[in-house]
Amino acid sequence: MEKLVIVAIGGNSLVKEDGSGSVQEQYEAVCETAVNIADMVEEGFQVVVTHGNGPQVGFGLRRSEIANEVKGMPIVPLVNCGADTQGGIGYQIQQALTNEFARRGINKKVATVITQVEVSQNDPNFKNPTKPVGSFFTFEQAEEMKKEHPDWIFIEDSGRGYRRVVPSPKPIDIVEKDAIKKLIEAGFVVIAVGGGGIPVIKKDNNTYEGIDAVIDKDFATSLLAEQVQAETLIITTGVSRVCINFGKPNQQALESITVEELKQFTAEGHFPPGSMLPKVEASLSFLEKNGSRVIITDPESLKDAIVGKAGTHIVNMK
Ligand SMILES: Nc1ncnc2c1ncn2[C@@H]1O[C@H](COP(=O)(O)OP(=O)(O)O)[C@@H](O)[C@H]1O
Ligand SMILES: NC(=O)OP(=O)(O)O
Repeated sequence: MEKLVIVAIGGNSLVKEDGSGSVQEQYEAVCETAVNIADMVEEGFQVVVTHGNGPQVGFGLRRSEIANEVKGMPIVPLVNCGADTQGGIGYQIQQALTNEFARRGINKKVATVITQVEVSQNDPNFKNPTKPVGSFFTFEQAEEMKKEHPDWIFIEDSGRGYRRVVPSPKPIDIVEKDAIKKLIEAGFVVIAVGGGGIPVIKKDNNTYEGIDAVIDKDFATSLLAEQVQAETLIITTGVSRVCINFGKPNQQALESITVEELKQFTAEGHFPPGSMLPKVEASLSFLEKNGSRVIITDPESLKDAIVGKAGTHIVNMK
C-alpha cells in the first residue's frame, strides 16, 4: 500500500471570520483544498481526510436558537448540530474530490464515514468549556450578548476577536474505526471524524448515546492516525508555519523542530488553547505513539509541504 497520510482541514480555513460566507463560498474553499489533496494522490500517497467544524457548528447552533426565539421552533441539540456539519462538510469534500479526480482521470473513489467518537461523561472538560465555535465578535459585542444570554461563555481567540465556547471532551475511541480501515484497505480516499467526530458516551450492552459537546478535530485526527497506523499527519490551518512569539514583533516561524524542542516551546506558553495548542498537543501525541512525522501548514502549501519545501515539520528522533 502507498504511504498513508492523514490530512486535517481546519474549519476556519473554509469560512470568512465574520460568518458572512455563503455555502457556495465554503464549497469554493473546499474545491481549492481538493486540488491540493489530488496533487498528493497523484504523487502516490494514500490519503485520509478529516476536517474541523468550529465556525460551522456555532453557526448551526445559533440558527437553531434564533429560529426558537423568533418562531418557537424546537432547538437542535449541539450534538446534532455537529452531526449536521459532519454530513454537510463531508458532502462538499466528497463531491469536490470526486470531481477533481474525474477531471484529472484519477481512478479513485471517495467515501465519507459518519463517525461517532466516544468520550467520557466524567471528562472534566464538560465543566470547563474551551472550544471556540461560531463567529468572532468584538469585546463590546460579546459583553452585550452576555447580558441577553448570561450562560454563554466567551474567550479571546488568538488576537482574532471573542468567540463563544462549548465543552470539548477528549476523544477515547473511534466507534467506526473498523469500517474506516476497510475502506482505506479497499483504496478509497476516506473522509472521517469530521468536526472531531460526533461525541457519544458508551452505555450498557455496547450501546451509545450522543452528548452535547464539540470534540477538537486535531485530537480526534491524531487518534484516528494512530488507530489506522498512518505514517504522516498533516494539519492544515490559517498559517503556513507554526510560530513562536506569534503576533509579536519578534515572531519567528518554525521550519523543522524536534519533539523535545516543541515541548519546550509549549511549556513556555507559545501556543494558545483553543487554536494552536490542540494542534501541537495532537502532534506530540501522534509522534509519541509511533507516528513518523507531522506537518502543520496552510492548505495552499500542502503539495510543497509533503516534500519538505513548506510548513512546520515535527520529527520524531526516536
Ligand atoms: N504560535 C502560533 N503560531 C501560528 N499560529 C498561531 C499561533 N498561535 C495562534 N495561532 C493562530 O491559530 C490559528 C489556528 O487555529 P484555528 O483557526 O482555531 O484552527 P483551525 O484552522 O483548525 O480552525 C492560526 O491561523 C493563527 O491565527
Ligand atoms: N471541531 C474542531 O476542532 O473544529 P475546528 O478545527 O474548526 O476548530
